[in-house]
Amino acid sequence: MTPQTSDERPGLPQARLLVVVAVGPEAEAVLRGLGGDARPVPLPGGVLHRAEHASGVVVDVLAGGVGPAAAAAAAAGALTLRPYELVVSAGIAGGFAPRAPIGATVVAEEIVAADLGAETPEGFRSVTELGFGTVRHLPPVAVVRLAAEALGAVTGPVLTVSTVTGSAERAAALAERHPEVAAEAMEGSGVAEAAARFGVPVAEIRTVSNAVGPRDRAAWRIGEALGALERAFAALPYERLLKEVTRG
Ligand SMILES: O=C(O)c1cccc(C(=O)CC[C@H]2O[C@@H](n3cnc4c(=O)[nH]cnc43)[C@H](O)[C@@H]2O)c1
Repeated sequence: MTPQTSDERPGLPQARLLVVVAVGPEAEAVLRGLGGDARPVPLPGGVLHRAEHASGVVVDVLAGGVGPAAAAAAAAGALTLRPYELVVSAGIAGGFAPRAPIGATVVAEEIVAADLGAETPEGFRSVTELGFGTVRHLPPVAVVRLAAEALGAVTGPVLTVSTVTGSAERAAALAERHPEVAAEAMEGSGVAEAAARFGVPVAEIRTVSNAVGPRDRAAWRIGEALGALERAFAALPYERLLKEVTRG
């Protein structure tokens, strides 16, 4: 039985979604999309913001820090304290051209730890190819389809990297290794690892602030990507998404 916490209405078990972003401005954009009304809930080592969507779904938004390790630690902390039906890694990202231009929304079909492995004389080998660890996490197909349709999003693998790509050569190498790749960001696989340990399905939703390739800070469009993030979290079909993951 799902444990009930004191802030749930008695007799009405509420579906819960955990959204893990990296930084405050991303959390604010998600919360604006949810209607702007949220209350802080202290966690050991941080605070999350709890909003209730019009559908009754409770959405907890947590700014867990930049990178897969920070994201995994933050997500695991929240998952230890409360039950969730779905965990979403969200935020801004780099988009691979031409699939995901600046301003596009991307829903991950796969969440891939793209630099978790070893360089060998034959090239990069992932830890999975080396015989240990997981580099690919698969969000539920129905969640990807529902979210992508509602958001008019691009779908494809979203890579998690610990170092932001800054050259055409590295972008080309990633695209060659992951031919359908849509975007790269820095937290998805950390959130997915934590979710997997708690047996909770995971998804990743990103909005594109910059093109993956040669470093060009002047070309970042963070405001545009945060606007798209807000619109995405206003448009998600929360109730249907959570019905999909609790079905059966
Ligand atoms: O200094 C740079 O050249 C640079 C280029 C792009 C992004 C950064 C960041 O520090 C942002 C990291 C933050 O945002 C997500 N993000 C956004 N764009 C990308 C990207 O192209 N590659 C990887 N991560 C990106 C990421 O999830 C972090 O939370 C710096």
